[in-house]
Amino acid sequence: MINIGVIGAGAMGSGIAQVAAEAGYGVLIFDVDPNASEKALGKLQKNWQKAVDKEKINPEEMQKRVALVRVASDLADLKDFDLVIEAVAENQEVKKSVFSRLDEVCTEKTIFASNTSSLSITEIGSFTNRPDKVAGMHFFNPVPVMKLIEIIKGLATSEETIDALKVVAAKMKKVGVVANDTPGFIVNRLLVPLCNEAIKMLEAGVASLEDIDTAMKLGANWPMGPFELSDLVGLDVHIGATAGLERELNDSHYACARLARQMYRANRLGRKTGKGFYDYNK
Ligand SMILES: NC(=O)c1ccc[n+]([C@@H]2O[C@H](COP(=O)([O-])OP(=O)(O)OC[C@H]3O[C@@H](n4cnc5c(N)ncnc54)[C@H](O)[C@@H]3O)[C@@H](O)[C@H]2O)c1
Repeated sequence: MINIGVIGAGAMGSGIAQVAAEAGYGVLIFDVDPNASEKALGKLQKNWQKAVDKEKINPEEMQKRVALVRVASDLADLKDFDLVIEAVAENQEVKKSVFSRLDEVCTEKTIFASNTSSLSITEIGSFTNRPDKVAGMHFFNPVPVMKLIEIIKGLATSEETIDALKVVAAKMKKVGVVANDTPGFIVNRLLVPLCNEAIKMLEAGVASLEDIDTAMKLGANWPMGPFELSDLVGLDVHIGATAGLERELNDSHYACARLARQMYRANRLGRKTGKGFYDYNK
């Protein structure tokens, strides 16, 4: 595998493009918004310049990386690519339009991966005529820092596709874990209910939020407590994630804590609105 297309140049797409170039792949970025692609290129150069300034890489290595990344003006530019990783908005209709067009323009060999956090990989595969070559590649934010990639196997995904993505993950110096196409995959299936349970414990008066956070940091070695994490992720995302688990697993045990819905109504979403469980305006 020598080249990777990245669709969507936002928070995740730009990070994926960065680690792909650092692994030595030729990278083509496509975004419906050309400004987003240019912004992503600028961000990559800035990150690599910082690495040069800190003497982590030499200027030649930076130039090599910069030369590997280009911007595509049309999805058809990805025709002969080995792998295309999609990181557009978390909306199945948008993903459907991207994958059906990719399926038309790409040669048979191209593998498609989606960075979706919650949508069905099996369904994404059904938007194409190559469901065996469609899988999930779930990166974590910020991509250059986080070591994990969840590789998601849809109902029709072949072992060859999973094996090829494991190789890509390793070349990106990440650790790939494989999960079947199930709600929340591995990390969010565990983390979302844990944070939800912490909110329910607060509602029930078990302990203060500060003490629950401290307990998980010092007792379970979490780098941040469940309330700090919920504020970072955002209560809007938490509500969507619990609703997805409840619906797909058909189990009311996953239902969102009432307090989280109340906070959403008050626009206390966490860091993004300045106030969540903690106040960030102080
Ligand atoms: N942000 C996270 O923490 C995170 C973590 C893991 C996975 N994800 C998933 O990654 C994906 C992208 O998330 P993000 O946070 O980078 O979003 P973002 O909003 O930062 O970026 C999305 C980009 O996609 C572009 N786009 C929209 N429709 C497009 C189309 N039809 N063709 C090409 N480009 C299009 C937008 O212009 C935008 O630049 C989502 O599926 C999300 O669930 C996000």
